[in-house]
Amino acid sequence: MPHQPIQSSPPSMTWLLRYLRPVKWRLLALLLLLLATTALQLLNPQLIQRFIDRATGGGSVSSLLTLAGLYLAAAVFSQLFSVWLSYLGNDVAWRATNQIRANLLQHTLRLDMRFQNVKTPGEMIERIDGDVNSMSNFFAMFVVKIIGSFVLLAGILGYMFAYNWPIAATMTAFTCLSIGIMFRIRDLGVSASQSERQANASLYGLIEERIAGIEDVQANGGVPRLMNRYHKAMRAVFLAGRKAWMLRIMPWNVTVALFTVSMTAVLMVSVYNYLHGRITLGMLFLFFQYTQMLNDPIEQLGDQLQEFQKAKSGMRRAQELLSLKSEIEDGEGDELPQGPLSVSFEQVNFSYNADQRILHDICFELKPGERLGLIGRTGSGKSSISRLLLRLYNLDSGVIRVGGTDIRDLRLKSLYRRVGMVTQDVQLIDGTLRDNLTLFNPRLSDEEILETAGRLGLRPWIEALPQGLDTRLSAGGTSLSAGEAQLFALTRVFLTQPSLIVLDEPSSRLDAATESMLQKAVDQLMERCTGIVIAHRLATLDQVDKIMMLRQGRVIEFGEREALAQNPSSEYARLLRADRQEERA
Ligand SMILES: Nc1ncnc2c1ncn2[C@@H]1O[C@H](COP(=O)(O)OP(=O)(O)OP(=O)(O)O)[C@@H](O)[C@H]1O
Repeated sequence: MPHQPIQSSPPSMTWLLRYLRPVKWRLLALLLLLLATTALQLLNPQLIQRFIDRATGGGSVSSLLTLAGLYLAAAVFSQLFSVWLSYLGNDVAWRATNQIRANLLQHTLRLDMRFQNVKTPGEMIERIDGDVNSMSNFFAMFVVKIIGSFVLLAGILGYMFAYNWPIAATMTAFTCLSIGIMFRIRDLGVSASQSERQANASLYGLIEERIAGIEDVQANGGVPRLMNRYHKAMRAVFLAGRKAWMLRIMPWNVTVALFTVSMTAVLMVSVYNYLHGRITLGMLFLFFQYTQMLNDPIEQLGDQLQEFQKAKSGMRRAQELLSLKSEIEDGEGDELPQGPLSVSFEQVNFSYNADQRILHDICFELKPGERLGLIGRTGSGKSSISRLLLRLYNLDSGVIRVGGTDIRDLRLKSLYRRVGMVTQDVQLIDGTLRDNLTLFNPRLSDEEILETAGRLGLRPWIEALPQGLDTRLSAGGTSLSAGEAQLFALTRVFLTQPSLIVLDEPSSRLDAATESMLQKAVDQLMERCTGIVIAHRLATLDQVDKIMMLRQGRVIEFGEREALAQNPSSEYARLLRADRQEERA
């Protein structure tokens, strides 16, 4: 089972540290800044304490003014440091998590088609970006808030112990109890948060899927049913979100209750001490202020625990995704003969799902430069053959050789460099026409692009666009007609100069002019390579050397086109006769 996560253990910290290593100097700067900010936070109440004591004890105005000035300066610096801290925290978080995002995307792009077939793009967006965002939010404030909170707590309690141990002991008991309880129940919301993220991912998957198929949905009056499914998915998000939120909020509620009790206790002890002349009014203020300040770091720890739970479920899902292994293992061979490549299928059996075999014992051979026309009814397995040739799936059994080498022994990169495929669905990428044609290959010059487009008859179309190759195309392919899209796809493949090409012809009818232009383009393309044409119209097979006919995943006829056409008992000749009759009718 290739798609079961290899591990479902808790996210390992070493995994995380790997991403933090490149930002270690920034982290150090963050820590130093944090210490300075905390020192200022601790200093401020002490300045006020001295101010109160001097004011009540008849101190000079100039000394009071000096204290007020110091207080102001400390407050200003404290604010400046906070802004800087926040900036650095976010900077560190984005740097660290961007790498995770990139790794997730790269890994996902390498996973095999069996994985891709069951995942909607919307779900993958949520997994690659949404989950990592939860980590980023956590990272951004983790160092600042968690470490900062601990430093502040230590500073406050240390100072208190130096002055009044009964109050310090009360505060320490409260702090330890709060933190202890929080840590005990911190994982309460992790699996609920994970379900919440999954519900979100499904919702995005649903929205994406429906938007992608909007034409069909509208034309078939499917909007109300779609909205019904959407409401159901939203309900699942709401229920999962509410549960996760309630569980995540628990640690915070506990600390609020504990804080109220401890605040009362500290105030009572402090006022008692003041009334008995053991501490000054300034000290009373200081204790009160420090107790209040104690709440902030503890509350922040609680908040961060919530973020931590979200981040942990994000980390778990990210690690799960990264631990999936593609069923397609890369080979090691790089060597393929120059020029057109031979192809051979030797007893190839294949199924998408274990319970249904799609291709049975497929055997055929093409010499370098030969062209094969692949025909058969819809669902007979024609496209599956092309997918196997490009190693989008593994075979159940048998061998496929390209240029005499078993494709399993070849590096995927080497295979894709030499084998091109034009599918019926042309995918456009959000970018310029040039980017779309070259797929961001900077080595291809505009001359080359235009020359190739010219040979395929696409040049007039490009030149009619006001911005030519710089025209921006929108992703999805809605800005091209079916014929243009095919010419476009051919140009794209032509530019890679393949040695073997698989062409899945558009099944929809194109107008006669576009069709003859396409035909010329295909003939040109095939001149310098071996070709397999998956044909939906016999007319497009006039130039092929061989014909292979499939029925329910089996080869029922394979041979020279001329010979098959002249053999009246062949299936191909029968189809040709039927085609001519249809045309005459
Ligand atoms: N990703 C998939 N998962 C499961 N079954 C699939 C998948 N793709 C295709 N099939 C099934 O495999 C069989 C062969 O499909 P294939 O796309 O190869 O047929 P085809 O001859 O190319 O059809 P068409 O002419 O309509 O393009 C069909 O029964 C189809 O339902």
